[in-house]
Amino acid sequence: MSGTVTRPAGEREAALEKAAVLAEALPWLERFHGATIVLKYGGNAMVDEALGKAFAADVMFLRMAGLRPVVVHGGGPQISSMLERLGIPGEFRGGYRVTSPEAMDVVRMVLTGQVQREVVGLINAHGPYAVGLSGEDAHLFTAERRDVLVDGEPVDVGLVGEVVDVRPDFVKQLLDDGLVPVVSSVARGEDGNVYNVNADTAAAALAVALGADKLVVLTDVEGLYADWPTSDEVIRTIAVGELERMLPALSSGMVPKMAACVHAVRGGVPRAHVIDGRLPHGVLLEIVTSSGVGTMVLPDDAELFDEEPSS
Ligand SMILES: Nc1ncnc2c1ncn2[C@@H]1O[C@H](COP(=O)(O)OP(=O)(O)O)[C@@H](O)[C@H]1O
Ligand SMILES: CC(=O)N[C@@H](CCC(=O)OP(=O)(O)O)C(=O)O
Repeated sequence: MSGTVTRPAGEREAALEKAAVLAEALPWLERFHGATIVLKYGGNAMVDEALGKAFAADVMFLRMAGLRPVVVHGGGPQISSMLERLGIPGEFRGGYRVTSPEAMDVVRMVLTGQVQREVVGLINAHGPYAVGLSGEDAHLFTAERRDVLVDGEPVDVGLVGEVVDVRPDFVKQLLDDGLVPVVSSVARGEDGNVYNVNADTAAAALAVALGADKLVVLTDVEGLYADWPTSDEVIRTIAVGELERMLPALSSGMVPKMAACVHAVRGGVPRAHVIDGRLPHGVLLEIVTSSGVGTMVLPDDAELFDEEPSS
């Protein structure tokens, strides 16, 4: 009996398109084989179940393709809703949560006990890979209390810390063992306090300490808007010096996000990206295709295409 079947033309075209996408990924996978990629998974990108699963699948794709993904997660909306349920007042100043000792207990509980467990669970649906860590573990992050600049004026935002020391050795060991670290942005202080660190800030500090090849920050907008909120024109690429000049004019959540990109690139990470976490498989699109998404921050002296694979 003959086994030949003629596929309808449309189906054949769709199959060829899929093959072309896979073939396009190859030079990028070769280019980034063994590369450490720090992914900041934001609380706003986490609220949709299907998107969460797509993110976890992307992380596993990178891991299976020989890259070394590290996830640093946020959880701002989840913290806000728990504070509200508990009747604890809270506000943001300059993009950072004003954190009282009472609120800090909730931040720690929600980030390490709830959100981190969810992210670990999503990845581990694919197998025994993800390991959850708090920034407090083995002195991963040490933070110091810092005021936040609002309209150029320092404002006390309570137990909000800036990372002053990172000990990434055990994160490297986990990566060497083929595991996927999932890190919560809580830090210890030398003064005995526990600090709330913005997750973008924590991701950048870890990317620098690991000598990462990329920092990819997922958020709930397409990227950095040139003139937010009046226009939705996205800045596709920006040199770090120009971004630094823009920082004082940025508002709300974009302040820590773009400051994190500046910190990462100034600290030697060759590329930092802010991408739309609402886009399913945005991480794959950014890393293994030529059609990067969102905003890319690069060193002042970098050529736009010097990251392109040669083949
Ligand atoms: N120039 C800008 N470009 C894009 N978004 C901006 C800009 N300025 C402020 N924003 C705001 O920053 C938000 C992202 O920050 P945030 O809510 O902290 O995100 P996440 O939870 O992903 O960390 C956007 O939803 C948008 O409302
Ligand atoms: C100091 C500070 O603002 N910390 C953040 C930590 C979580 C976070 O950054 O979450 P997203 O990435 O989802 O915004 C907060 O308390 O909301």
